[in-house]
Amino acid sequence: MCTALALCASNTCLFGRNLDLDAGFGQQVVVTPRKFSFEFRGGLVNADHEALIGMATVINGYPLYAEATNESGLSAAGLNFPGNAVYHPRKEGATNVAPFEFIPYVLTQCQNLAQVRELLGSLSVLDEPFAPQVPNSPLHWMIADKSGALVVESMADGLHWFENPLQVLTNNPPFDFHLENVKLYLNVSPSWPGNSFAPDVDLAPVGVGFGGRGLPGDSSPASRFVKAAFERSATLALSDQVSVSQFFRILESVAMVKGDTLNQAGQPEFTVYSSCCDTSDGTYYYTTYGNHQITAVRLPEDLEVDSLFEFPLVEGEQFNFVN
Ligand SMILES: C[C@H](CCC(=O)NCCS(=O)(=O)O)[C@H]1CC[C@H]2[C@@H]3[C@H](O)C[C@@H]4C[C@H](O)CC[C@]4(C)[C@H]3C[C@H](O)[C@]12C
Repeated sequence: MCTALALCASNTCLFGRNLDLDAGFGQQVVVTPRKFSFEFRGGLVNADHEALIGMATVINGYPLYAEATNESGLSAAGLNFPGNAVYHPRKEGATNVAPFEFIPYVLTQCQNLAQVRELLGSLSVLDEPFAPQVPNSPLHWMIADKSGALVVESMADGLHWFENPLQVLTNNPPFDFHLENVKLYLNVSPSWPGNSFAPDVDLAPVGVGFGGRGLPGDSSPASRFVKAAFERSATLALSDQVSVSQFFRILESVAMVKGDTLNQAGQPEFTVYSSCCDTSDGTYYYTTYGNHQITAVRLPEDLEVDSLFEFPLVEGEQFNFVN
């Protein structure tokens, strides 16, 4: 399971995610420079585009991104969508994009959500794997810039895309379910509650947090969606400034602790990494399950080159001994 989040305020714009899985997938921070040649399955070859930064595994010299951001601050993340994601045979007259190239295609063709909306009008997600031994993953995507966020779902009946005012995404069921489901939690509030229970009796809350009773705390996708959307909205209500630290705090509130969530195979799912890209300057911050220290990767100075920059993850805990 995963949770993606976009958070913009007056000072900056942040995009990132938790990646929850029972193992890593060979991920590292990867910068794709401007002259890297993408040979897309739809036929387009593009070796002159904006640079990308994000988390990817590199196979045969190709960056398979889980999420990334381009130099204009447009970002996209892929999240599991099993049982609902359906990819399609090549469609005449459509822009056919394979799922593994969805992120680089969108981020090299578009600079903002207005251009993404236009692109989605003709896009079809093509059922072609990266390689026979690297099958397609069932994904849906969140795409965001400073103006908002979209969700894209390729299903049996074609491509669906939605405006996403809550600017979070998790997993199943489809996105329209989550938009309805949050309506069940409109009573939840960050505030210290008054006594609407028996106003004629002298009753007061015994501590903080009672405005939030009913907010889910489990790891299911619907619960993480509600919790992350609430935390995001509460953050923005408190201040018109956002920070990388606060962003990681929100992600931590929906993170998985090893042992609390077993998958169908009986394996513990855990938050393999959490990421936060400052989309205003392309700095990519991350923590891993075993390393709470925030590691940061900046965009290299010379992006007018054609080979990938790969930054292996710093995985061990960094204790700051003070005596
Ligand atoms: C599994 C990851 C999503 C995390 C998640 O949602 N977990 C499952 C929870 S749940 O039970 O469905 O609720 C997804 C997100 C991005 C995916 C990767 C990216 O799409 C890039 C490539 C794409 C290739 O086709 C497959 C390997 C791969 C490297 C993918 C492996 C895996 O499917 C990733 C890492």
